Amino acid sequence: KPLALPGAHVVVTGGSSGIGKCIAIECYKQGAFITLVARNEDKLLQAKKEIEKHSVNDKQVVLCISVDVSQDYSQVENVIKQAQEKLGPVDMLVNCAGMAVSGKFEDLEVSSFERLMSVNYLGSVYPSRAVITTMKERRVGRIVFVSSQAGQLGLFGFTAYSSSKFAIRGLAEALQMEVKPYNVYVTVAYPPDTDTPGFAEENKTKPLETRLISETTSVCKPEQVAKQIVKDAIQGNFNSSIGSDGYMLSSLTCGMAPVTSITEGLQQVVTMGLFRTIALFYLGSFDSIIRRCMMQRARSEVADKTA
Ligand SMILES: NC(=O)C1=CN([C@@H]2O[C@H](COP(=O)(O)OP(=O)(O)OC[C@H]3O[C@@H](n4cnc5c(N)ncnc54)[C@H](OP(=O)(O)O)[C@@H]3O)[C@@H](O)[C@H]2O)C=CC1
Ligand SMILES: CCCCCCCCCCCCCCCC(=O)[C@@H](N)CO
Repeated sequence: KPLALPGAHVVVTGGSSGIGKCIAIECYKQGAFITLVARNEDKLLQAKKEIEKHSVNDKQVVLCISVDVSQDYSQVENVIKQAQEKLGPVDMLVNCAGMAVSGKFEDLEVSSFERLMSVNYLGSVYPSRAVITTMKERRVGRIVFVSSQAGQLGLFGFTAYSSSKFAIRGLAEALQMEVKPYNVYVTVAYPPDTDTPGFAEENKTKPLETRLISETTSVCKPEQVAKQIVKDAIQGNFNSSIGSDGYMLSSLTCGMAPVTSITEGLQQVVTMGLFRTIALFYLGSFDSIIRRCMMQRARSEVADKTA
């Protein structure tokens, strides 16, 4: 039942940086052939070199493909075809290309909502759409979506980001119901803040409230997140989360998500009330963070005026 990675073809979008690169390394270490998909060719080549250091046999290949996953379906379909011609049918697709923009609703450009929806959501639809038919025919396959803890709860500053990550969940649930009879398994990962170039970039413009609320969970290493995602994907687990708060969030927000094991279902049933109780305290603390920040701003405005 678990997918055998040795000799398998794994496509990782966003594989040239951060979590995606670590996922590629993790799969390569387990004997997979890798296709990296991202836009910037220099970053792709750099990542390829780094990944190749971890080879476990001399047949392994890392293929780089430069394309924007969010622009044009036929382009994405073409590059997937190219990759399949070189390395065989895709056994596992990891949709990790993505980005974050934060800011208060009224401060965000309308174009940011469009951009995040196309990169984070459509950028996961296109590659998945391009591989699914072959996976169903072969009765083999894994599709991984990288959402976020911010795809499990809406957060101050993340009106554009959270919604694009929630969208992935709906896609994944519906798709899993369709493809399960064909032995194709879908995984949705919900990482917390993770120490990556993308995270550093996002922190440059993050509102104070968003930062303080996010600090509820600690910053993870991308290697650790990648290990967990690969493990869950191989197993065919629908849910992939990290740490005790990740576990609580996934359990609490399980809704109508598919269960992978009886144990998982039982744990959800038993812990639901307790985790909701804990969540109420968290929500209270988030409200007070936001109130404190608001009062602080008001005070410094008064100080500015009197100065
Ligand atoms: N880091 C974090 O704190 C968290 C991250 N996540 C999610 O994990 C994923 C990876 O994040 P992270 O590792 O931090 O990101 P990075 O910014 O470090 O890497 C992003 C990768 O995606 C590629 N990419 C971005 N846009 C496109 C596009 N339009 N088409 C093709 N490739 C693209 C980038 O390459 P290039 O720019 O060359 O195209 C790069 O390889 C994202 O979906 C993010 O939302 C989730 C939770 C927490
Ligand atoms: C039982 C209830 C437990 C409650 C725990 C609540 C924890 C909330 C913290 C949310 C952190 C959001 C991180 C987003 C990461 C991300 O995606 C960005 N870095 C963008 O890249």
